[in-house]
Order: sequence, then structure tokens, then C-alpha cells
Amino acid sequence: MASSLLSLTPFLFGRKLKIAAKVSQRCRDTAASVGSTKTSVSSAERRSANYLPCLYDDDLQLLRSDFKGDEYVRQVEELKGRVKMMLNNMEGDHTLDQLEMIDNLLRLGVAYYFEDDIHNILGNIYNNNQVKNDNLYATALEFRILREHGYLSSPEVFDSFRDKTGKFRQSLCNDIKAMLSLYEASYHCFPGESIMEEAWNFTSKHLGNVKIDQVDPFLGIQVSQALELPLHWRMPRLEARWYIDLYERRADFDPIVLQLAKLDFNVLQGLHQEELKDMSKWWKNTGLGEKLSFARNRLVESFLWTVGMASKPQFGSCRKILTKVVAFITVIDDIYDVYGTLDELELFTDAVERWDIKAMEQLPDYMKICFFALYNAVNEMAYDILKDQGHDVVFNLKNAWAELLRAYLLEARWYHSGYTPSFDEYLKNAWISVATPLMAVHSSLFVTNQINQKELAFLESYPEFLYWSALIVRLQDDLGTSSEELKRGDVAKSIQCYMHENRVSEETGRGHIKNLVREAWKQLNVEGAAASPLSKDVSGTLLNLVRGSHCFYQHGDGHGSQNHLTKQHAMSLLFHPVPL
Ligand SMILES: CC(C)=CCC/C(C)=C/COP(=O)(O)OP(=O)(O)O
Ligand SMILES: [Mg+2]
Repeated sequence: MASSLLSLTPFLFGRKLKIAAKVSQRCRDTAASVGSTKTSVSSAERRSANYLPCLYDDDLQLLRSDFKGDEYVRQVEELKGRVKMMLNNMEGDHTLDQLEMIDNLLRLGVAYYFEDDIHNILGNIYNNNQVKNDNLYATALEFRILREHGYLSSPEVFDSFRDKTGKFRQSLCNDIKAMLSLYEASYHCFPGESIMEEAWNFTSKHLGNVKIDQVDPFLGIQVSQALELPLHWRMPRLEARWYIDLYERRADFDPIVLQLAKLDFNVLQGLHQEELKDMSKWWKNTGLGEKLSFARNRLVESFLWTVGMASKPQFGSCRKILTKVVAFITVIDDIYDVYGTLDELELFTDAVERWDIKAMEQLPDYMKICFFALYNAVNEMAYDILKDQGHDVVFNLKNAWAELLRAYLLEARWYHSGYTPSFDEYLKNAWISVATPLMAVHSSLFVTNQINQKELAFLESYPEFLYWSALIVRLQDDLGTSSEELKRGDVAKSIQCYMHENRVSEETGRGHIKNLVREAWKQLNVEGAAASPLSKDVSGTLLNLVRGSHCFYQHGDGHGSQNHLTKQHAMSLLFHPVPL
């Protein structure tokens, strides 16, 4: 594993090309042709993915949150004050109580109000090493929360729970609460930490055998959820909505904390709804949904990604910018993957590289409208930064788009020549074609209203943190979407490239990709803990994008196909308030 992982680093690619013998069977379909094209391709020659239309169009402008106005802001402020007092004034030997409270605040989505208090408390715990080391549950909870906040707690804290051979003691298996705590902690592993790897093997095996209906329901639900997706990989906003319901069912829930979590969720949802309505108007005005009817029309899903990435109130303009970016990515990806001819794709890539409105003349009509919309949107973003901050970022934005389109174009060339790349060759391109670097540049520019030139230059140098984030998004996307893509004859993705190169079954291929995701997370954990020019806001946004990819692609293509799970998530995060 170590050597195959090493070969995945961005700097060590470059295996020789292998040309696949056969052009794969392509599904050709009659798609509605959009306007005339200079290359006069008949509609019968174009492909279609037969995407379903948008699910939400009619409802959006009707959204009205009941949780608006000063009265709710006042109530949230009052509750915040009371929770802050509780957090800071715990009596007696209170380390575990404080850790549990911090855990609850994090999971309920309201920890952002108490960041300074939490850091003070954790700093104190880290320096004084206060948890008693005969309690595995508490030790693992402390380890996890410290690592989540950048404190380098050592796996040696688990030594006293292991026998002479280094194995975790079998007697621990009966303590499900402790096992769950250790399991969640094990996802904060750095590469080479064999104790944490052992912890993961030990707890996943034993938690997998737990008869969920025979344990305390509060614990049983958490075990099932954790085995499906560990806490560290879950999208925080989704976790907050889920945990509010669960927390309320606890015998010892705190009514003030619960009230704050519910009210804050609903107030923030009201804000998100206004942004969504604005974005929906913007999208309708571009006309792209209608004009490019072959492409995915996924404005709500695009917005949902951004709520997953940055849900806090102060990130509203960043959410709007990123929504535009994801909506464009979705349409342009379909032009490259499905609808466009290779000649047209070369022209579109060239037009974006030149960033010249004259370059539009060479494009077929359906591309003209897309290019013009992109050109205007990107220039408007750059204009706002020039106006407000005096920095010219047109080149940075255009360059990030051109990089993405060059990666799309290479995939299209492979597709049109029937070429299956080697696994490494595929990944070398695919971590860029999954658009995470593009999203990262936009996050850096728009997460605050003050450009951080050092951070931007760092991201543009494609650091490891960005690479590992993008790699996971790519692998999750492939795990979720490639079955559908394969059916319609799209270009080979990571699973197929691996199967092709190693002559293995799809099951083995998928298993390999899932292992890589775990290994890449270890790298991401260590990169996240290292000193870096990335601000916490930007690295947090990127980590949440990775978490979003787990959520969107866990059970198939949650972005493209009208997956009922994504609809459920959209309903619970964007449309339905939490009952008070
Ligand atoms: C980075 C973010 C937020 C991406 C949003 C999701 C998206 C537009 C994926 C591209 O679709 P795809 O599954 O068809 O991608 P590809 O064709 O590259 O596999
Ligand atoms: Mg695609």
C-alpha cells in the first residue's frame, strides 16, 4: 500500500501510455440539438445522458422562513450567553463533562459560537493531560477532539488498553460506548500510526458484530450511523440536523443547548433560503437550464454543496459564488463528457484560455451562450474584488478554469480515441478534473472580503493538502457515478482503469479505491495539522467539500441523477425547519 500510495503523489506521476486495443462501445442517442453549429454535427451524432429535469423549480420562490427578525436573533443571543456560562463554569473534576459538552456543541452545529472558549479549554486539557487513562471512552473522546482542533495528541494514550503483544484487550469489546469512541478517534490517524490502524481494525470488526437492537437505542443508532460513515467524514450541517433529533432523545439532554441548536438551525436556514432564491433567479436569468437542455440542471444541488462547505452566516457571498461555480461546472462537464464533439471542445478550451470575447465567434451557438455566461460571471466576480479590494484576479480565475478545461479535454481525447489510461495516468489528471482546485481558488478569494495573496499563491502551487482533498473527492465521485457512466459508455474512471490495468474484478477494484480513500484521509489529516499558509476558514471549507463528496456519492450519484437521498438532504437542510 505504501508504495502504491507514494506513486499517487502529484509529483511522482508519469507512467508510459498504454493504448487500449478496442474502442469501447458507445451509446449514441438522439439528443435535442441546440441552435445551429459551425461544425454542423447532426443531432443523431450527439450523445445524451438523459438526465431528469430539476426537481424543485416551482417551489423555490415560495420559500418563506418563519424564523426571521430581531426577536429570534435576541433569543439566540440569550441562549448563547447561558451555554457559554455552562461551558466555562463546570464544577469539580469536569474534564470529561467539558469534552462531552464540546462534542455535543460541535455535533449540534453551534460550536462556532464558542470557538475561543473551546480552544482555551482544549489548550488547558492538552497541557495538563487531564483525562484519566483507565477510561477508554474518555481517552478516545479527548484524543479525537484534540486532533480535530489541531492538537497533536499521541496514540500512546491508548497504550494502557493494549496487552503485551500490542493488541487491544478483548475485554474492551463489551463496552460499546468506548468502542464507538475509539472507532471515531481512529479516523484521525496519521500515516504510519500503527496503534490507530490497529484501533480501527479492532473497533470496526467488533462494532460490526453488535446487535443494534440489543443495545441502548441512543448508542445503537450512533453505531449504525458511524459504520455507514464515520463522524470525521460527515458533512457538519447534515450531522447537525441529524444529531438534533438524536440528542433530544437522550435521557440527559440539556434543554438550553437543545433550544439553541434548534433555533440557530432554523435562523440559519432562513438565511440560506434567501440566498437560494437569489441564486435560483440568477440561474433562470442565465437561460442555461433551458438552452442547454442536454445538461444537468442542478441549481439546488449546487447550492447544497456550498451549504455543506461553509454554512456559517458570514459566508453568504462565498456560498453564492461557489453555487455559480458548481452550476457552471455541472453544465460544462456535460458538454465535455457527453454532448460536445472533440473539435468543439478544443475550440471551447481555446476560448477560455484566450479569455477574449472575440474567441466566442469560433464557437457553435450552444457553446456561445455558455461561454458568454461564464465570461460575464467570472469577470463580475473579479470586478467586485477589484472594486472593493483593489486586486486584479481575472487571471487567477481564468487560469483555474483553463486548468479544469484542459483536464476535461484530455479525458475527452481519451474517450474519442478509445484509449484507457493507466491508473496513475488517470489520477494525475482526474484530481484536477474533479474541480476541487477550482473550488479552492474561489474559496480562498471569497471566504473573506480580504484577499490573502500568500494563501492564493500556495493553492495555485497545488500543495499536498489540496491534492489529497481533490483525490478523495475524485475517488468518491467515481465510486458513486461510474456504474451509470459505464452503462452509457463514458470514458473509463478510476475503478475501470484499475480493473483494466490489474485484470481484476469490479469488486476488487472498488475495494482498492475504498482503501485509497482511507489512506488519502490519513495524508489529509497530517497535512491539515501541519503549519501552512491556508487559513482555517479555507482549509475547513475544503475539508467540508471532501465530506460533501462522501455524502453526495455514498449511495450512487447524488449530484447528477435525482437521487432520493439528496432530495431528503435538501428538504431537511434547506426547506423544512426543525420542529421546536
Ligand atoms: C467539486 C464539486 C463541488 C463538484 C460538483 C459536482 C460535479 C459538478 C461533478 C461533476 O460531475 P461528474 O460526476 O460527471 O464528474 P466527472 O465527469 O468529472 O466524473
Ligand atoms: Mg461527467
